[in-house]
This record gives sequence, C-alpha cells and structure tokens, in this order.
Amino acid sequence: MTARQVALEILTKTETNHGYLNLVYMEVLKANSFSPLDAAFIKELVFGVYRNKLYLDYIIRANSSLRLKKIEPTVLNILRLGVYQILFMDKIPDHAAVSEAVSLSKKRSRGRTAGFVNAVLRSVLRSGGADLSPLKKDAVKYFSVKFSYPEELTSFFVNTFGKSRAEALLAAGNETPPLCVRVNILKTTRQELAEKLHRAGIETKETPFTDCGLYLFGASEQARREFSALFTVQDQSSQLAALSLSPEPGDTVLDLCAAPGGKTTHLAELMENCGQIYASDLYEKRLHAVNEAAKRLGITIIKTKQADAAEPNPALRQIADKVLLDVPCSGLGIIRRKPDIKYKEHITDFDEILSVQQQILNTAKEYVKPGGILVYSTCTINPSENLGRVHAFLKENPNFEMDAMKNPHITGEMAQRAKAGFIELFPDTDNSDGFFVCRLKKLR
Ligand SMILES: C[S@@+](CC[C@H](N)C(=O)[O-])C[C@H]1O[C@@H](n2cnc3c(N)ncnc32)[C@H](O)[C@@H]1O
Repeated sequence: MTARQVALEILTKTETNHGYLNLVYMEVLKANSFSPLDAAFIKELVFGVYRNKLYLDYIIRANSSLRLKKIEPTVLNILRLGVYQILFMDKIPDHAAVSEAVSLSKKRSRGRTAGFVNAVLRSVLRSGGADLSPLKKDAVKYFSVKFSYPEELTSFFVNTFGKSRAEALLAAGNETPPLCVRVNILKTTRQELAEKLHRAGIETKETPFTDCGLYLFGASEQARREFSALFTVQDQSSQLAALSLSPEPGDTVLDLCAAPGGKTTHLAELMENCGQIYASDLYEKRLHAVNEAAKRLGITIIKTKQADAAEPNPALRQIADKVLLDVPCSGLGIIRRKPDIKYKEHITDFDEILSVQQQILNTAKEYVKPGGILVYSTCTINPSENLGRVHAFLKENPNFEMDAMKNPHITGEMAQRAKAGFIELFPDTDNSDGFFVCRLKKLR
C-alpha cells in the first residue's frame, strides 16, 4: 500500500469505528513496517486532515458540483487528503496531489468518481480554495471554518476567553506539538541522555519549566523504541503534576486515575523507587499499560488495582501521605495532540464530567493523612473544571487549603500562581499542552 492509501485507511477506520485518531494511527504503524519518512508523511496527512477538516470541507463544497452529503465518505476523504496536500504541503507538487488522489479513487471507489475527484481538485487549484470573507461578520462562524472547530465549541472559546484570545487558542490547537520526553532519573540524568541522543543523531532542548524534560528533534519511532528504558514520552505540562505533589522516598502515595501510567511512573522515579504507590483506574485493561511502563523503566513499587475513584473505599482512609488525582476531563488542552476531540459530540456539555470530578475529589479527600497533600490536575483549559472545581471543593472543605508549589524553573506571573498553589498552562502562550495543576494541603 502507498502512504496515501494507508492515510485513507486510517481516516476511514477512525470514522467508521468511532476510534481515536492517534490510537488508530499507532495501531496501523505497529502492524506495518514503514520507512521513517513514510510514517512521518502518513502522520502529517491524517493529523493535518483532522486538524483542518471543516475548512477542507468548506473548500470542497465551494468547488464541487455535489453537496457534501451526496459524496461517498471514502471519496470525501480522498478529496480532503488531496485538498490538504494542495493547500498545506508546499513540498508536494500540485500535479502529484491531484494525480495521486485520482489514482486512489480509481482503486477505492466505483464508477465515475475519478473524474469527479479530478474536477474538484482542479477547481481548487484554479480558485485557490474559497473566500472566507463573507463569514467575517460573525466571529463564531468565521473561526469555526477557519480553524475547523464546530460552532458550539468555537462559541465556548469565544465566550470564555474573548474574541482575540479565542483566536490565538484555536490556532494553537491546530499546531503540531513538539515531541517531549521525561528522563528516567532512576537510570540516567538529563544531560547524560541528551549526550547519548546527540550521538545517535537526535538533537534535544531542555524543557524550561521542569528539570527532567527534553524536547527531541528528528527522533524516529525506531530510535524512540531504542531508548525507551531511559525516557517516557510526556509533555512538560504533565511532568508538573507529579513534581507538584513532591513525593519523597518512603512515602505512601495513591494515584487514583492512573492509566496509562505516565504520572504514576514519574512519582516512582521521584521517590527513587522506594516507598509504595497504589495506582488504580476505572478500566482494568488500561492498567496493563501502567505495569508495562513500570517494567520498561525498572520500577518495582507500583501496585495496580481496578477501582472506581468515585466510590469510597474505607480501607484507604487516611493512609496516604500524598494523593494524585489526574481526573478525567474534557481534554480541551490537548487538541493539538488529539484533534478528534474537537468533533466529539456534546463536547461542551460539561455537567457530567464536572460531577465525576467532584465525586472523585470528595472520595479521595478521606484518603489523605492530616498534613498530607492532594494534587488535582486536568488536561483542559476549561475554567469550571479547573479553578472553578477547586474553589467549590475548598468552600465545602475548610480543612483543605491551597499550598505553595516550589519550582525554581517557574518564573514571572506563573510563579505568582504557583506560590498561591496552582499552575495553568496554555498552548498559545506556553508552547505546551493546556494543563491545570493544583496542590492542596489537608490541615486536619
Ligand atoms: C487523564 S487520564 C489519566 C492519565 C494518567 N494519569 C497518566 O498520566 O498517564 C484519566 C484516567 O481516569 C480514568 N477514569 C475515568 N473515570 C474514572 C473513575 N471514575 N475512577 C477511576 N478512574 C477513572 C480513565 O480511564 C483515564 O485513564
């Protein structure tokens, strides 16, 4: 199969199985042996199409004799791939984008579709796309098409952050995030790993807000596998969650929403693999990933168990020095990694997720020893799931208070907030995933 055929397969599979794009992409990658160049090209195609789907559809509609609903789903995806290459990938000659799309439609579809695909793409080449200026009088409609966010979600951004900040955040959500890893300090140091990677032809840059992170440039999947005992792929924003809990060797730590274990293993590294970590998750199957990650990194202090964190467990009452709650959330901070989040139905109906977060907090508060610490974190930038959620909790639980975080790498305005007990990161200003971490101390 050619790279474009594989890309079409991934798009179709993600749509028809209601799958997650990144999981389908990884599954296809594991099942085949693509060259690093092909793997990168396929990724660019499928993530690019997802990031820009509504915009691409708008252009296809403006250049097609058929309404979108009348176009067969496979043909629509062939067109999206073609238009994406024409408008977003400078290195692909236009004639190659068109002829490859035509030959794909000959292989994958029936009848006269090849002629139709050819006509639409040639029209896109002639017109240069479509004129968005008639949409400009309505910011929500305009941003929705320009940045490919459904109108309901675009409205949420505009109402929450104002027009100009919303524009910056929507644009940042369409960027390709850098590859960031956390160094396994049980086995190496940041500098040592950077030198090893450099010798293997991979350039690195230190993360500014943490002392254990590196950005990697030019690392193929194969190279990533080669060094997998020495690092964990994790954005620097996520590294701040375990760091903010500041676990120490010998501590008893609970991680109640643990899978796939990115933060659990970080806790263990900070504890020098000494003490105990009880890691649970609602989904038993997902806990395998935690055990696998621990094995890969040489960690032995994690015990996993399936459990619903919203259900009280009296056996855990006041056993923990530290508790991490990396709760399920709307995920609005990681759209650049998972662009399919944008199109999730009812994405802005927050009531259910807010209620789960509240229940988990209310259950977990009982597990913290007096004087102990609870860290609440999310990968969203929705204020009601973040500070809103914490303030509501503190109002009902005066025996907890926000506790200053000690992180010498955080400066400026962010340091003021860390001193007050929380950190907020945004993809537009911090070149990081949108993330929220809050450190709470149980007074009595
Ligand atoms: C943000 S993810 C956790 C990511 C993880 N901490 C890491 O760093 O790799 C949230 C997790 O909460 C789990 N979850 C959802 N509802 C839950 C519940 N009621 N109790 C426990 N876990 C839950 C999900 O299965 C998911 O693995």
